[in-house]
Amino acid sequence: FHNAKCILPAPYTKLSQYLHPCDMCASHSAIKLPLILNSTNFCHSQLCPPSPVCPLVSAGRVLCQLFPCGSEEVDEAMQSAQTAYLKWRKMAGMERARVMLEAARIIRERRENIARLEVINNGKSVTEALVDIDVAWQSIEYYAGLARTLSGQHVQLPGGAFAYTIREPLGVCVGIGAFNYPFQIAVTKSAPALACGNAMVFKPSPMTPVTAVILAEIYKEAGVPDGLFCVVQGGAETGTLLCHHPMAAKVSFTGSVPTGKKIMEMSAKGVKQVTLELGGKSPLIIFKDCELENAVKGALMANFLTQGQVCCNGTRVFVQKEIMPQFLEEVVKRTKAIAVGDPLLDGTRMGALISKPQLDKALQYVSQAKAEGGKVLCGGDPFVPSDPKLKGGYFMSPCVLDNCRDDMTCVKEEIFGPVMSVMPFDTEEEVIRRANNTTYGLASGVFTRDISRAHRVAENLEAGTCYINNYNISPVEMPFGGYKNSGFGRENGQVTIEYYSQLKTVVVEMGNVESLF
Ligand SMILES: NC(=O)c1ccc[n+]([C@@H]2O[C@H](COP(=O)([O-])OP(=O)(O)OC[C@H]3O[C@@H](n4cnc5c(N)ncnc54)[C@H](O)[C@@H]3O)[C@@H](O)[C@H]2O)c1
Repeated sequence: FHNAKCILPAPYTKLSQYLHPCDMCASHSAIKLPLILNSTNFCHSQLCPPSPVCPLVSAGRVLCQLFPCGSEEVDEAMQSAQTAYLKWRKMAGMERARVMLEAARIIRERRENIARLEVINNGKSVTEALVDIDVAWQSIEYYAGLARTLSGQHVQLPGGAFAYTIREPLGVCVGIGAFNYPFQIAVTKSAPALACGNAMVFKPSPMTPVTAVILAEIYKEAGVPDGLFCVVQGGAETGTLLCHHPMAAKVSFTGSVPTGKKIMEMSAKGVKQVTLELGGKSPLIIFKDCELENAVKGALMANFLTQGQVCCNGTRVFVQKEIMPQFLEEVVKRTKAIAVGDPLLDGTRMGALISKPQLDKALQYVSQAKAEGGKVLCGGDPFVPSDPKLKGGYFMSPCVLDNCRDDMTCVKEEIFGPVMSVMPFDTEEEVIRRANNTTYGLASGVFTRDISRAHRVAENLEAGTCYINNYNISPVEMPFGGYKNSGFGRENGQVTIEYYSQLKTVVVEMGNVESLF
């Protein structure tokens, strides 16, 4: 098993082939994946099927050792995707839509199972994982709808001549994903890619290798040509091989800013198109005229989903001075009440962070904040659930930091853990200047009852998204992406079609050629 080779492109192998009795948990069988592949560091190739009592979940154990895809496997995946692409691109949008709708239907039908696997894969609560899976099938449905409507333009020219445009696919697109929304990111990239007639080779994060494979199986079951959506496993080296591969027409990347810069550099060498969905340190501005209860709920949504590991989180919370005491009292009360623990239980609202290094990093930010003058109002410690089976897990109690200043490390840098930094402000002009004083520009939010102020603030914030009187809602119809170092290109919404297609102009002469020579 440990030496097994990765053969993910067609002919595709089913996960269920790898069901074996679980060594660690007597009560179920485990899935052993010979196809997932990172050498020693991370996780999960031996997974128990969904069960609320499985001791493997979030317990911080190395479940198995995995092997990264090398150049041979990457090339095999790219070739296989290219072959599939040549078939898929010839199908009419209506035909592609039919297959995609079937994939969406299968996901909807198996939402609970996929959500539970996502919990094991990632550590987030099952309540959140269910939302992720729902967003995923909605995304495929949405782009299936757009696949049916793809069309060009007709342009009249002098003398009866005319031109028309054809929206064509790019070819084989590479998708590289982050660990925080493993299934959803795989879908967010592949749904518009496939709708436009492309193929995709996708590399999930080595921390969360499993559910992208489930997606590949579902696409196959729905009827896409063999190899149209291939999954290769591995870390930076495998990602590098993908970005440099001559057959890659585009790279769509979700991850951190430092990696994003490398992806852009590698893609530039091959003049490949790039979409970069990168990190953030987004501001959430709460004015004194807000509906306070909604603002508090918004601040929690802006900070604690997926254990705080969300790119667009509003982690710099600016609160107008006059309401600071009430805001803090309420936000701390609710933060303390967040149920942390076994992510497979329905009542849990916060599961485990992705890894020990990620947990240590978040805790370190809290220590540094204290050293720099911040005050911990609650949380910020490792959390040990009462269930002995979960003892080794990477749990952390959600943290609210008061007394923060703009120059503190916890306010300037992306923590990617459950840490909210709160800062007071006086005026609108001041808070906009401070909110924009960052190299990031992914999202932002404002709570106020003043309608003019809300739109004025939205206009002046330098961010790809601004939420008014809510935070972190991401319907698939809504374009999403960054300003400044948070990246470029968009995902979701109609506009994404433009990032997965190219326009051909065909010019038709109806008369004689008027030659200058
Ligand atoms: N803007 C968005 O939509 C969005 C969404 C989710 C996460 N994120 C960001 O992602 C980051 C957290 O995710 P992460 O820790 O997985 O990010 P990361 O940059 O460490 O890794 C992301 C992916 O890139 C791969 N990779 C790493 N080095 C590479 C290289 N040299 N060449 C090619 N691929 C390489 C990784 O294996 C992984 O699949 C945060 O900064 C977060 O804000 C952004």
